[in-house]
Amino acid sequence: MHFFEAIHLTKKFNDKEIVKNVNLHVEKGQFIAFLGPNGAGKSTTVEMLIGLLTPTIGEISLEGIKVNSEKFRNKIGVVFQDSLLDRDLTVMENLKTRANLYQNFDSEYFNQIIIKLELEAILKQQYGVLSGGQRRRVDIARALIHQPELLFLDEPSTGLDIQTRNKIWQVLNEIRKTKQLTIILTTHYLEEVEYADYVYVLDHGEIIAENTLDNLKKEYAHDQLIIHFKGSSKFCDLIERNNQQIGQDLKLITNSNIEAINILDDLKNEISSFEMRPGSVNDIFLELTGKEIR
Ligand SMILES: Nc1ncnc2c1ncn2[C@@H]1O[C@H](COP(=O)(O)OP(=O)(O)OP(=O)(O)O)[C@@H](O)[C@H]1O
Repeated sequence: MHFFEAIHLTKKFNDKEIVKNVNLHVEKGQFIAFLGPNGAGKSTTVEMLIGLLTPTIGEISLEGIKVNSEKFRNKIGVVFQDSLLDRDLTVMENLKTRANLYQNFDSEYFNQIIIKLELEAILKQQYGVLSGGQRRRVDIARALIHQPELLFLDEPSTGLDIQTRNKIWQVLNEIRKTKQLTIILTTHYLEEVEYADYVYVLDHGEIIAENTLDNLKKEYAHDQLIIHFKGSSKFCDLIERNNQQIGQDLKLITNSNIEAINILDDLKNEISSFEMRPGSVNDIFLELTGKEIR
């Protein structure tokens, strides 16, 4: 049995299939990322996984516990795209209200979370007057205070600065290590996927690729050597090989560093500068889901 699984998950709205036969297997402590363009069905999938939306077809279970039970809800934490907290209450009042819902609430752990997320200075402030980054840190504290085993993060970093994103990931990675917290993330920040153990790429409601990031990179992302030439005389034979010319720059897909070094050596008198760009999550995303805006 897997720690968390979803089998044949399908959702129809007005006879239109928005999520189609999604199968998900997650082991304890894993960090899973859901990647997909706008409208791919990520939020609809997550809403089913957390029990907010009933699937048209499909089964979801966490250590054998069915999705719509209190036991299930106690084991999960959720950070939604839009916060659920009360804008008129202070940060402390919001968190205490939440904590009171749980029997196994541990005040020592609660204090640790407040310190880790650096919330001490804003505990007495109204949630509604906080900055976006402060609010997000409170949302994450809210999702963690009952020590969930599985945390869902639905685009948690949208609109956050790099410092806040780093802080949030530092705290989450620490809890992953110490408590074996399992994370399921949907994100538009492709660099966040770099931390993931396993990635599902969703498009038009279907999983179109799934694998470890390394394997996805091997298949869909290639290293690029970008050469800026002094003139354009040497381009011709290289362009033959499925490469791309942009002004005085030439983008070459390379199979190995040795190949790149040999090309640079051959052309060294013609080159004014160059850059080696490793294959990235962006390349995987564009290769699989295309370049058109949805
Ligand atoms: N209640 C609903 N009724 C009808 N259609 C819906 C409903 N909820 C979502 N959809 C449609 O389902 C599709 C997938 O939406 P969803 O929000 O799951 O995508 P997403 O991948 O999370 O997108 P984004 O990254 O933009 O948040 C969209 O075309 C959306 O319009």
